[in-house]
Amino acid sequence: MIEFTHEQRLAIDYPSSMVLTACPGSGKTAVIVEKIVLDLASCKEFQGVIAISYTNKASDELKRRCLKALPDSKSSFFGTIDKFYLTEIIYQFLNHLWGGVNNLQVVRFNDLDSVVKDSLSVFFNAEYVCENIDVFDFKEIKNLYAKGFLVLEFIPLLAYFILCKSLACRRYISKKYNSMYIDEYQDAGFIQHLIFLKLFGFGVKTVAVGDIDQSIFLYAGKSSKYLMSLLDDDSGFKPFEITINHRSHSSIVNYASRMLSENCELLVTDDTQVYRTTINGSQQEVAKWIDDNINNVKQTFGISKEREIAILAATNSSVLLMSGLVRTKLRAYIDDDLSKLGGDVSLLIKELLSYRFNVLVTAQEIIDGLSIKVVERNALREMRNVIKYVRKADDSNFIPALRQAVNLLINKDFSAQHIDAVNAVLQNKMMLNNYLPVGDDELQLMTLHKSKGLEFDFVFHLDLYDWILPRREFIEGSFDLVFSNYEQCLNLHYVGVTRAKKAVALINSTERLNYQHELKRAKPSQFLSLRGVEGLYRNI
Ligand SMILES: Nc1ncnc2c1ncn2[C@@H]1O[C@H](COP(=O)(O)OP(=O)(O)OP(=O)(O)O)[C@@H](O)[C@H]1O
Repeated sequence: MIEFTHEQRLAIDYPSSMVLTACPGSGKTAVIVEKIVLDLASCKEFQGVIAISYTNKASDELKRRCLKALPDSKSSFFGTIDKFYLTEIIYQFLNHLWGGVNNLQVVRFNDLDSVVKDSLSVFFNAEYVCENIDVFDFKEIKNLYAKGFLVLEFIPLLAYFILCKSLACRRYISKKYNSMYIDEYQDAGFIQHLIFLKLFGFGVKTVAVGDIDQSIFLYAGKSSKYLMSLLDDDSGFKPFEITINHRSHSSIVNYASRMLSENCELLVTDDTQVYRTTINGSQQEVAKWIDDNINNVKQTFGISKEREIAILAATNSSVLLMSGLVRTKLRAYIDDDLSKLGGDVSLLIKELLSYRFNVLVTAQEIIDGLSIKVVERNALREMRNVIKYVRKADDSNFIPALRQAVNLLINKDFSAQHIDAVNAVLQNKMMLNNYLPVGDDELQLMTLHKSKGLEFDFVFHLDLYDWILPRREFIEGSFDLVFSNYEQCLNLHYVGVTRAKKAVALINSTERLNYQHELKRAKPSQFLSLRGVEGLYRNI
């Protein structure tokens, strides 16, 4: 049981719309859970909260923690923003505006033919379209809808359009939900921000939670400027801040803070648990060094399970490389095409894959995650049976079993891309790992991006090389240092360092294999010579 700090208590007890900025490990999840539990106490059975997380994994964790504190989450929505757009707005209300369509499919813009693409190009300028939402009739998107297609890239825009045009939708949301929480607001997109403000405008209590210094998805069109705008004096959102990192050793907190702010005050600490080493050789020798030191790390830091130790790398190709080099048993993760495909069919397939490969996932959890609440007993039994068959089916019947479940649960069909993506997952151990339960004896190897929101006793932070972290741009004929996005890279490094609870090792080497497996001379990352961190680490 956590004893909340004063600053956590203030954030928990505030009853209206607010913005909470939270440093890594400051217990924001604990604060959100406590606030949701309080909100649910005053909800009727048909009401609930909207809780938006950045990933399905984070959402499952939030839901699990809420249900632990209060067994009935009433009619709450837990999920990603994309799932919210689809299940709570588009599938419920687009038919009110444009009439019903059978077998609606989500397609990608790039898979459309070029004439259709041209007619849709204006919708990529979301800011312009939203500013002029009253004059846009979305005719081109409507034509595709009439043929049974939704374009993946325009789902957020379409959700916003519906929210603006459909009184029924606005009534439904404001009657059903008494509050909306959005976590990781520093990575909010433009439309997400508009929808958040819109709900605030029609009286839903809205709570944004984030950390500007952990903004790492600028490349995907996300930006911390929306979080910053909520912090403006006249935003209407009361600001709160939780500042104590309860996760990491104080020397790690000091190192991380000084990375961002050269002169910030330091916590009192009698020990240094940030280590640095430069390995002679390339990633091959780095891998060997990790293998040689695992037992030492376990003993020194009292770690009993390898799963509490992470190896964090800058890119998917570095994860692939290290997975072939480290000899200690490990679990390596890379993104699969289902994540890239998006849409509700992909989301459900991902849940069904977890169900097939992880006995801890239950059929009821999948049913609870559906947007339509089923209460009729025979229908429920039928749903449970098709889901259970996804686990029982032998390999040759697995894809038909998945397809049958998707058909019955959300009345949708697979596309060829879904089948390709599932086959790729089944054939690629690292993609499949996203769905398998983790063994206690496995080190965790993943990208820094993927480590967001996770915590480990010990972190090996790799790829601290010039050119890689921070990423640099090659300019023909010039030796000037030009960084692609210095701040985002620094945030990524910050996320990596702050995943560690007990200690972190920052590693570089004198050579490196690049993504084409060519051996290059390697210089240390510019982040290793930040002035603020001098004296805050130990060389080993
Ligand atoms: N008041 C507190 N006292 C002691 N421990 C706390 C307190 N609040 C939170 N913690 C612990 O600190 C750790 C981090 O909390 P939590 O996972 O909620 O952090 P977070 O802010 O969501 O982290 P991040 O943003 O870095 O992912 C957890 O182990 C949690 O139990």
